[in-house]
Amino acid sequence: MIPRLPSYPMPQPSAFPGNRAAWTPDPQRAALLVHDLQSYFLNFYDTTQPPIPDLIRHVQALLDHARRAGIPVVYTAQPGDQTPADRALLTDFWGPGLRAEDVQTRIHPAVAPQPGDTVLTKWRYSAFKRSPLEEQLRAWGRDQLLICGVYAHIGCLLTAAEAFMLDIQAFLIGDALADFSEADHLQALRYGAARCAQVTGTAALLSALTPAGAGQWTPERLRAELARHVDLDPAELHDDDDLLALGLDSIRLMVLVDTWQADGLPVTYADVAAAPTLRGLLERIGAGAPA
Ligand SMILES: C=C(O[C@H]1C=CC=C(C(=O)O)[C@@H]1O)C(=O)O
Repeated sequence: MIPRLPSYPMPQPSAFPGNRAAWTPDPQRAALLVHDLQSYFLNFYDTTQPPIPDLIRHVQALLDHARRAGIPVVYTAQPGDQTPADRALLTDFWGPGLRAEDVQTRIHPAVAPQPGDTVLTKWRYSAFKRSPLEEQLRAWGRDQLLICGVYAHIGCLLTAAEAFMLDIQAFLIGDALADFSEADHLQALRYGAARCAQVTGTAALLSALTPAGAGQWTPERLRAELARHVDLDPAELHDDDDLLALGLDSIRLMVLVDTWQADGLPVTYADVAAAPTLRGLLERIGAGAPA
């Protein structure tokens, strides 16, 4: 069975191993894989403690960006009540596995699939086993797989290894993974970087996936993006409206700040929390007064 999993600090990009390959993430070639982020697997952690809050926040930023950039989003989710025949040797290591109850099999609500995403049933450590994942990537013309989720040294790493053997460039997003321990997490990154994958961090990946110039956060673009997240038409969002009072929640704000930082904007969550208005944000990033 899976043990209770300890809290440990999310590994930072500064601690990532050096990569042997020099692959460049390409928004036209990549697909994002959200690996087994089901409540069953997350509930072995205290999800309020590191690394889980960072995991969720980074996966949200990756999902946000992928969906806006037209990068296919693929989830894997293991089925509940697997028969002994289907589960086979997994039973010898992990017992009967998930029950067929939504509270276990559901993908964590904070990173839930949305219309247009693909959800694949997961039968073995590798997401490619007994799954149409390879065929789907070929059909999409995608030969890069960006991997986030749990557990780093098990399914995430072995999916990366099988991608490698299928001539698909695998990217392990080191601060958008979680594992049984910090040691297991770092060992997975070391093995991946040395043998089959490219290890990267969320901010660097988002920046690499953002075409030059697309990061131009003009006042108009900022107004439109903020209005979208508070369900307003851009024209209805006034420069001094309190965005938090309008319903922009803190998690969404963190995701937006991650995106703005990945685009090179000099803004922090604390900046925005201190002045949660369009005017305050524009002044912070030096874009002058709102249009
Ligand atoms: C989340 C994963 O599920 C595997 C690991 C532990 C328990 C499992 C199980 O109960 O079936 C899975 O085989 C993974 O592949 O990283």
